[in-house]
Amino acid sequence: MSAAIDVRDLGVQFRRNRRGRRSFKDLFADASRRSRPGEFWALRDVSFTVRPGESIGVVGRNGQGKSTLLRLVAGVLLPDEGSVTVNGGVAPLIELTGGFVGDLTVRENVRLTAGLHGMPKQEIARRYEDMIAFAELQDFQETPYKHLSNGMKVRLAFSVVSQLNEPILLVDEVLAVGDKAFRDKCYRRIDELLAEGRTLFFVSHNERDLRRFCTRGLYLDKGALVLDAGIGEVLDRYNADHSGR
Ligand SMILES: Nc1ncnc2c1ncn2[C@@H]1O[C@H](COP(=O)(O)OP(=O)(O)OP(=O)(O)O)[C@@H](O)[C@H]1O
Repeated sequence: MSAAIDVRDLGVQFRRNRRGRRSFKDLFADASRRSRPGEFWALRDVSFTVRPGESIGVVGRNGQGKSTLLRLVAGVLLPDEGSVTVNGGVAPLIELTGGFVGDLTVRENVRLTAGLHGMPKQEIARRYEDMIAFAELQDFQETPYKHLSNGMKVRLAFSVVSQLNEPILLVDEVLAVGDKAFRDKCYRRIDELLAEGRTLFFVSHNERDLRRFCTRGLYLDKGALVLDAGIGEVLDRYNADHSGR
């Protein structure tokens, strides 16, 4: 069976002190001239393969490249070095506002997002009520997305993204925002998706969540993949490295 995700010698460079990533002129300069003061590798020499149905927890301190890795897998960021190959569509739950349009209503956003992920119109119509009910936004269907609270935005995003028929699900910290009752509902939904054989890529600082959902861990430190092993071993190593800090 081919890999769900194959990451080879991946490198991403950012500039610490500028807004944009890189000027137009830079794109045409050769690699040796591109490096400038303030540039750093947010990820470098990262390689791993994920099999379909695996659930991977990405572990690391703040700013070590976890979200950047998910953005690369989602295809919203391109690598400067190496490659990311993803077989099958990705349902990304990675940025609170990702994919949703502030001025459109909840109803319009559900249709737009599901449509962009290739869900046929009839299926969207059939599933719409369930998505709204799961998000508990029955009274907000005509509300512009930008007027939802942060918790409501997360509920909508989780509800829609977890209903997409994509084989790979990316989840980045969003569960931390919802209230407890909603989080429990999300956990049950993730269990269902895993039981269906979806591939999960999960970033969290919550050890219990990581142990609950993930079988394998990727430990990132300073943009390098320092350990790729069972989730228990990865968390033990992470805790040992950072205890007392
Ligand atoms: N678009 C960008 N431009 C410049 N620097 C960036 C950009 N995105 C991320 N970075 C930097 O890259 C590094 C890795 O960020 P990333 O968000 O991947 O970390 P993280 O491990 O997800 O952290 P956290 O646990 O705090 O969410 C950080 O130093 C961050 O400041």
